[in-house]
Amino acid sequence: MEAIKTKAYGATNSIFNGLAPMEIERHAPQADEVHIDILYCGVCHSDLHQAKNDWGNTIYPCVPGHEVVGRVTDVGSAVTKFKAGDIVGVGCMIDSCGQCQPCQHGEENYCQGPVSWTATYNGPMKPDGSGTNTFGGYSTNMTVKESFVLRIPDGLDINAVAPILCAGITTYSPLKHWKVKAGDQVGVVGLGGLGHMAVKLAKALGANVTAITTSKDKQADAEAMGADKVLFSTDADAMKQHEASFSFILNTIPDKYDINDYVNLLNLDGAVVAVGLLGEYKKPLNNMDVAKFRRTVAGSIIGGIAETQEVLDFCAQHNILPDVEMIRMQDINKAFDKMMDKEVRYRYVIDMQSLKDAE
Ligand SMILES: NC(=O)c1ccc[n+]([C@@H]2O[C@H](COP(=O)([O-])OP(=O)(O)OC[C@H]3O[C@@H](n4cnc5c(N)ncnc54)[C@H](O)[C@@H]3O)[C@@H](O)[C@H]2O)c1
Ligand SMILES: [Zn+2]
Repeated sequence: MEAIKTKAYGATNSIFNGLAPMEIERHAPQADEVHIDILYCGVCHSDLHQAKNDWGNTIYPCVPGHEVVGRVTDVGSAVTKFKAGDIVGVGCMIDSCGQCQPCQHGEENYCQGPVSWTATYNGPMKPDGSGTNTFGGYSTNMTVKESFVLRIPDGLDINAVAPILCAGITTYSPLKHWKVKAGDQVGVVGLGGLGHMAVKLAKALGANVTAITTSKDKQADAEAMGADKVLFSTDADAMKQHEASFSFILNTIPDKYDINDYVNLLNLDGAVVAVGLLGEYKKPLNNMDVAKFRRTVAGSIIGGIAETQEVLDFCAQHNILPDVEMIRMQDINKAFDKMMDKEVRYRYVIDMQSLKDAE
């Protein structure tokens, strides 16, 4: 298979000193694959975690990027859903076993095959574990199986749509799974890429939304996104007043925190679902508080392909777009620094033309 030499940005080792330009190889589309010229790629906090090896599983070189928007340039002979010129998206997955029960039911994100789903970056190339590494959207083009490619609805601005492919689906999926509906009291903790999408999506589902944040200066932004209320988690009295008042809380905090603070905010049968931190909480969970009101403490990982298409269509229908700041590929390390300093308002998106134009 002829290699397509491709410009990319990636991390070369675990001594994280930022991403640097590199060259990777892509291939021309096979029968069931689509070749995509990448136009934009969102910057997810997971990109930073993975590049820095926060989860201890990074394969180097690591080219992040799983909020990819691009234009189809070529399709394999068996492709039926897409043609050259189409604007498409690629999210966090590019393959899964297709055989297990979750895959058969459109929940590829919970694939129980030998290596679970194949991540868009840092994944083995094939669901059986063969291949070495996958490279993400911080690059100028990629080749993806058509069944993992999303259609971008006409009504959505292609400059801003990319974050729906991870931040959007990751927050939409638990809101749907826990059946959030009109009138529900919903809390969203952490107002970054995921959190700001959660506020918009929960609001569109009719919930009464409280943004729970440590940043005093985000109040006006949260209200503009549709939050009915803003609760500062640094204010112990306000937290106390909100005890047992939410039916659903989505927690997007990326670092270690005390889960018990949020369990106590839940009413009878309420659920707190973590999509942020994937690891141990700062303090052990106090099950007395969980049992007291039959509360649930849960987690959730991205969403299936059909549901990713659903959230894109939902956003088009409800005029929801992420709040984005466009950057050049060359500015990624500054963007990572700002993300670490909690300065993101609310998602960086890389204009890939900057990489195509680079010498
Ligand atoms: N479960 C999944 O499928 C999934 C998918 C994507 C991302 N993630 C993870 O979700 C997390 C968030 O990602 P993101 O891209 O939204 O990051 P982000 O940096 O854009 O946003 C995180 C926000 O949390 C805020 N924050 C930090 N500590 C806080 C605290 N103690 N209380 C309240 N707010 C606090 C920050 O100010 C920031 O606004 C990351 O850990 C990422 O890896 C998980
Ligand atoms: Zn992500």
